[in-house]
Amino acid sequence: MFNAATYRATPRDLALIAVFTALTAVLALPTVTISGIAPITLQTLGFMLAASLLGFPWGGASVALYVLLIVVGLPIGAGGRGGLAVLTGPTGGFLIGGIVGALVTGWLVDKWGRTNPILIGLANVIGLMVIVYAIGLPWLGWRTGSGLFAKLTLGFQFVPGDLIKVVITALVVVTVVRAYPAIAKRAPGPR
Ligand SMILES: O=C(O)CCCC[C@@H]1SC[C@@H]2NC(=O)N[C@@H]21
Repeated sequence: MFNAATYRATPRDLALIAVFTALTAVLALPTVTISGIAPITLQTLGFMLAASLLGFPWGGASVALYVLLIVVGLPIGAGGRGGLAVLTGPTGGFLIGGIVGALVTGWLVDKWGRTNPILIGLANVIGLMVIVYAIGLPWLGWRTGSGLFAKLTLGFQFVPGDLIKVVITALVVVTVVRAYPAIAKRAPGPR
């Protein structure tokens, strides 16, 4: 059963949340735009690593902090953009999807463990590809007035890169957790 006390953040949790927010900010800077408005970016690799290593709910908290910092004006969105317009603009749905997706991926990884790269990969495909696209692409269509075909075409261009990020995440998580098993562990019992 859900017990809120189990999810009270310790200073260590807060430090890890901040570290992964900073990592995501750096990863988001280089972008490639093939066509359309949404760029190909390593921002999602930051989301995947945060969700998979920090688990539920701290991975989602790290992505939420990242989005909050963009909204208040830090130029850390994909390609170095910042401000409320990033969230309300065409790519804002990918950011909201990233928060929801990171919560789901973190929950799945906590449940399935961090030793099997296939399961880690599957958790990331579900949370940080399927959910991110499911929120981001209709949002993009809504904000740009583009039709279903345009949205699907745009969505397909992200799939190869996002799958590569999933593989990198799975390998990094297995390696990091083997070297530093405490990263995803919480002190037992309510805090
Ligand atoms: O403007 C932003 O900061 C958000 C950019 C979102 C880009 C999306 S996330 C999912 C998909 N994969 C990518 O590499 N780019 C898009």
